[in-house]
Amino acid sequence: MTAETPVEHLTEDAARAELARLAHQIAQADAAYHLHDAPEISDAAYDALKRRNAEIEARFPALIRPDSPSARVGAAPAEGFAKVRHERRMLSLENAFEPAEIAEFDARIRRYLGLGDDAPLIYTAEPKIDGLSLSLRYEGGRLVQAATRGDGETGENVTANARTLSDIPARIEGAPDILEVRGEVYMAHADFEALNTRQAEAGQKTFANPRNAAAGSLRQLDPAITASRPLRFFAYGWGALSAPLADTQKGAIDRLEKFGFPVNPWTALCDGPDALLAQYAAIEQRRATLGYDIDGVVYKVDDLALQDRLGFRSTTPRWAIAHKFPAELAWTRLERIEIQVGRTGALSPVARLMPVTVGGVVVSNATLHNEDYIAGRDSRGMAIRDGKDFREGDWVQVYRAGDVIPKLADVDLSKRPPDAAPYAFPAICPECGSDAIREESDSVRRCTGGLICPAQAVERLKHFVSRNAFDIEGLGAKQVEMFYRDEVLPIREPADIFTLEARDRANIPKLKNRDGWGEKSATNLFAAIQARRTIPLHRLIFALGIRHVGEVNADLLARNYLTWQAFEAAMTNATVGGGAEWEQLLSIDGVGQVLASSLVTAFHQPAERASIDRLVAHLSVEPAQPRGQVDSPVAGKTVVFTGTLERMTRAEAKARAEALGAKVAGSVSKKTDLVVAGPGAGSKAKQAADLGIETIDEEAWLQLIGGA
Ligand SMILES: NC(=O)c1ccc[n+]([C@@H]2O[C@H](COP(=O)([O-])OP(=O)(O)OC[C@H]3O[C@@H](n4cnc5c(N)ncnc54)[C@H](O)[C@@H]3O)[C@@H](O)[C@H]2O)c1
Ligand SMILES: [Zn+2]
Repeated sequence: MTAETPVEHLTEDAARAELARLAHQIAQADAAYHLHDAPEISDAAYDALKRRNAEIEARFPALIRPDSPSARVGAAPAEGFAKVRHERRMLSLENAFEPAEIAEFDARIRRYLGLGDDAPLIYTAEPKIDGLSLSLRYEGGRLVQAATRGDGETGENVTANARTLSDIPARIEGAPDILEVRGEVYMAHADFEALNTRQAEAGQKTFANPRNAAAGSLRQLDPAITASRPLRFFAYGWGALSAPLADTQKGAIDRLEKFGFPVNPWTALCDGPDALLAQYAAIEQRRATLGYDIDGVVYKVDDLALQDRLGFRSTTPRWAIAHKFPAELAWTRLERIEIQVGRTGALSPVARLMPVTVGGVVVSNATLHNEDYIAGRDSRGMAIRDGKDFREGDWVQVYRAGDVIPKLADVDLSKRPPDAAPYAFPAICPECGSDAIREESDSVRRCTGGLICPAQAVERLKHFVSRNAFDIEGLGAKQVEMFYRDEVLPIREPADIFTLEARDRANIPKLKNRDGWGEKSATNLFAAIQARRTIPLHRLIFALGIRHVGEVNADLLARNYLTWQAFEAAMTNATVGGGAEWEQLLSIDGVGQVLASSLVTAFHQPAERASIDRLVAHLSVEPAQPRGQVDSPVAGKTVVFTGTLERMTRAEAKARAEALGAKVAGSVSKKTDLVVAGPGAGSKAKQAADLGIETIDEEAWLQLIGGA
């Protein structure tokens, strides 16, 4: 995939081709989202595709396709449901993100209606519920039909399903003879969590967020399934009706409430853009405590006569707009700070949050990095966030972009509970009670328990079996946790993995007779372990999990010492700070004091050393290829990665390129030989093009290095 060309640089041919591609991609995303209730891309990525499509269409109106995504709503009804033709179309809403767009919305309406700047113009502002829309047709006060939006013209008949919702009255009194009530079906947070727990226990699929759960639950061919799902409903509008409900939007909603429909309590009347923005801020602050997902605030012209005059565009009303929340930010409560102990003993603080949906994913944890970060300082003691600290009970802003681990971006001091105390970072390990010490040069506090610390031991085992280490099929993080706690057949250190089969022979019950295991999976596991008794040197060094020894350093060490015997002898004979072995270690290009002393210390720590010796006794270690003799098409080349990589992380890509003898640079220059660009590659790909540097995509890269 190549980088996006700025719209003003597109040729007509390129624009036509890109519009075709976007129409296809958007239709695919729409089907996944609306038809299968299982989105394949994030909402932000989807919105970016739509925006790009709109920009190109604006510059090349002649190229607008008959199947243009901007002229469509949702997706056609799914197979299996009877179809319902809507008497009045069910539309989408125009989106806005910036305050300036709201001022423009107001100005546009005034121009359209010929209203002066000072003429009064009232709007309603109400939460935009993140569920799916439903149209309920009442005739003579009886519910006769319920339909989803579908493609706006034709929806799915879900009458029997809708009847199972207790929020939806089967009969209403005092309503016009014909009335289509429209609103949103949604699932509350608590119900969503309970449903996902039940689904997981029953081995059924779980849902990514409450919206998907609501849509997937309403759109069932078997109404009994819908009945078993805790769905709710808010009414916010209407379709066909035989007599008007009121003169105003608010008046009409009040009548729907009188008929017995739940309506959203946070609906307000606002007299212009400033009041709308104030209401937006107020609703955004409440977002996490509402108990259900909202993804913005909807503004509507209150006067229904004016709504009629304003009318509709192809897919949206002119009299309403959805002011969306930024896709990646949300406010919520920091309930607790917990400490996790990692492989190297690092105490990592984690924020436990009141769950909030950010970018389509329910977030309940965020990283807090270290104690300085919690206290509002960086590693040099300089204030960050204006020196504001995080405390349990605080109201915090969560940030999540792409697949990045959620972070806390800010804290609202005006909402700090009066009894909230500064967080006291523990000085002892919560897992094993050993002292947790912070060295001067380090921002991290570490448990000194080493292998006696269960948390460190488990994390080291997980690392040992991980993909770039021993990579033992059937022995993943979950199994490691289980075996670690097992009384009969425990794995407490790597050597235990290689005695597992022999010990199992002596045990009752046998592994194959245990919960979660069978004859086949047990046999396969033993075979997978057997296969790993022969292991390349660099993998073994990496697998030991010594601090600062990542894949790249493990490879470096392997290529220098070549055999386990040589490596082990050098580490054993070296002393930190001096001597021939120490000097030799430091003379390796890429090995510094920190790495060297970490290695030597590990080999001189008696418990560690004994554990390594016990392990190696079971292995046959393959020697490495000498350094500098890397035979690969990218050896000696300077490579730059840019954009999103889909098959590997950036760190992985870098490590693999380096292992193949390439140099990986962060920016494009004349010295660059090759640019690997994924989706979203920006200026770097353009620079490469300007400099005439070869640019390839991830797939081509994998082929080049023989890893596709
Ligand atoms: N991730 C994906 O692949 C993917 C694919 C398609 C759509 N989407 C998401 O869906 C959005 C587009 O869907 P859309 O066309 O339904 O637009 P929308 O959901 O952004 O807005 C229109 C809908 O808002 C709902 N709504 C909720 N509260 C309302 C209220 N108080 N008043 C009026 N309407 C209210 C109605 O159901 C209405 O149909 C995208 O922005 C994206 O976030 C994602
Ligand atoms: Zn510990």
